Order: sequence, then structure tokens, then C-alpha cells
Amino acid sequence: MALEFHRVDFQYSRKAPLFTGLDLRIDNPATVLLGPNGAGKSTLMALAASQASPHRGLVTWRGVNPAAGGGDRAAYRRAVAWLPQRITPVPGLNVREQVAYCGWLKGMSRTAAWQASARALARVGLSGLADRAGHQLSGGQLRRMGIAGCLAHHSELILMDEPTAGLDPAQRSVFRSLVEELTGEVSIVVSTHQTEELAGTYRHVVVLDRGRVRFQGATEEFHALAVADRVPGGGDGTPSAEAAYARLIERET
Ligand SMILES: Nc1ncnc2c1ncn2[C@@H]1O[C@H](COP(=O)(O)OP(=O)(O)OP(=O)(O)O)[C@@H](O)[C@H]1O
Repeated sequence: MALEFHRVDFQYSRKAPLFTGLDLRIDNPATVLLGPNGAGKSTLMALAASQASPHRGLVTWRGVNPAAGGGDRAAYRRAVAWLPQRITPVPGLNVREQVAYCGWLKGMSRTAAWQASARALARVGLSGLADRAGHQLSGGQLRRMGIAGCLAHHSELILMDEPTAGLDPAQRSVFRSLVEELTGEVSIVVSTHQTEELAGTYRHVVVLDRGRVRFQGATEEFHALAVADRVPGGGDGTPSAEAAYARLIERET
């Protein structure tokens, strides 16, 4: 039932290795991946989405290995969806068609994809914009359309790379509410720099720094780091995700 990295090695050409023997198991349906710039979050997502392949080791979702051959790669990609940082709408398609197209690409019949598109758009609150051209959507609406595409073909895991970057506070809040609603229906792993995203939305935290997992645990455990490291007499005692994150990265470097 988990996304697993087993002894994964990965490096970009002419660069130092980024991941060496990475072992990571994510089995919480609402997980946030934190880390400073260059930590390896996007690369981890690309490996999890089977957009990049480990040089050694395996990545599996619910035991399916996309590198195994046969139908496993297609099965993996049906189950695991990736929303990259920039969602580019297909030119000339309206929102309903964009979402149906996602289902069709993953092997659904045209009729099934069309029906699934209507259901998925209702789920993300975009039915009213179904006839609008994709390129006319705002950043937040585009992300919701991307999620609708994943829901249309019943993805089991949605990986989202910096989904709230560039969104205004109102759009971030709509997006977070949607993630909270979807938790349980689908597993979600989100990478972000924004520690305030954590409050109430994600139950599990993974902190990555320079290709290494620095922390993995429940959100409460992560917040508790701020309290554990608090200088006596300093601060108001409120666990802050920002403080926990800063302490963790400071302590480990
Ligand atoms: N296509 C690429 N070619 C070469 N090096 C890359 C490539 N993509 C990423 N890197 C390098 O790999 C390392 C990890 O990058 P990655 O984008 O995975 O980190 P990140 O945590 O997502 O960073 P950010 O928060 O800045 O998006 C960095 O040193 C980066 O320069």
C-alpha cells in the first residue's frame, strides 16, 4: 500500500550523485515533502512518477515496479499521476475536453472519459468553467483542472510538485481544502517550500536535504521538534512548522 524507494541511486550527468542508496517508504495518504532549494524534491517526484529512472535500485507503488517490463509500466502510470510545477493546457481544448483527454490517454473509452470528466470537474468545483478554454484559467484553477484529470482516470496516488507556488492566499486556501477533501479517496504527496501548508492539511512530513531524508514522521512529531529545541525562556511555546524546519536543517548541516 506504499510508495517505496529501495536503495535508489540517481545522478544527473556530469553532476555529483544526488541519491545514494535512498530508502524511503511513504504510506500515509497525505504526505508533504519539504526541503531547501536543490534538496532533490522534484527529482524524487520525477522518480516516483517514473519520469526518471533510478540508476540502481527500485521505486514501487503498491509493489508494482514500472521498470519491470510487460504491462507494469502502463499499470504504474495509470495508478500514479504526476502534476508538475507548470501545467500546460493542450491548445484548442476546453476544460471538459482537457480532463476527458487525460482519461482517454490512460486507456478509457471516449464515452467513459467524457462521463468521468464531468464527474471529476464537479469534484474539484470547476463544472462552471467546463466550456472555458484551458489557457483562460487562473493558476489555481489550472491546478484543480490537473487534479480533475488525475481523478478522471482513478489515479491511486497523485504527486504534486509545488502546487501552491505562485497562488494568492485565497487560491491556496481553496487548493488546501480540496486536498483535505480528497484525502482518503486518493493518496497525495505534495512537495513545497511553504511550511505553513502543513497546518491541518498533511498528516505526514518528509524532509529532504541534499538527497538525504533528514526527517520522516507524523506532522505532530515534526512540530514537536520546534518545542524540543526551544531555548529555555524563548518563544511562546507554540510549536511552529517554520521553527521545526529551521532547527532540523540547522542541526543536520
Ligand atoms: N535536469 C537536470 N540536470 C542537471 N542537474 C539537475 C537537473 N534537475 C535538477 N538538477 C540538480 O539536482 C539537484 C536537485 O534538484 P531538484 O530540482 O530535484 O531539487 P528541489 O528540492 O526540487 O529544488 P527546488 O526546491 O529549488 O525546486 C540540484 O543540485 C539541481 O541543480
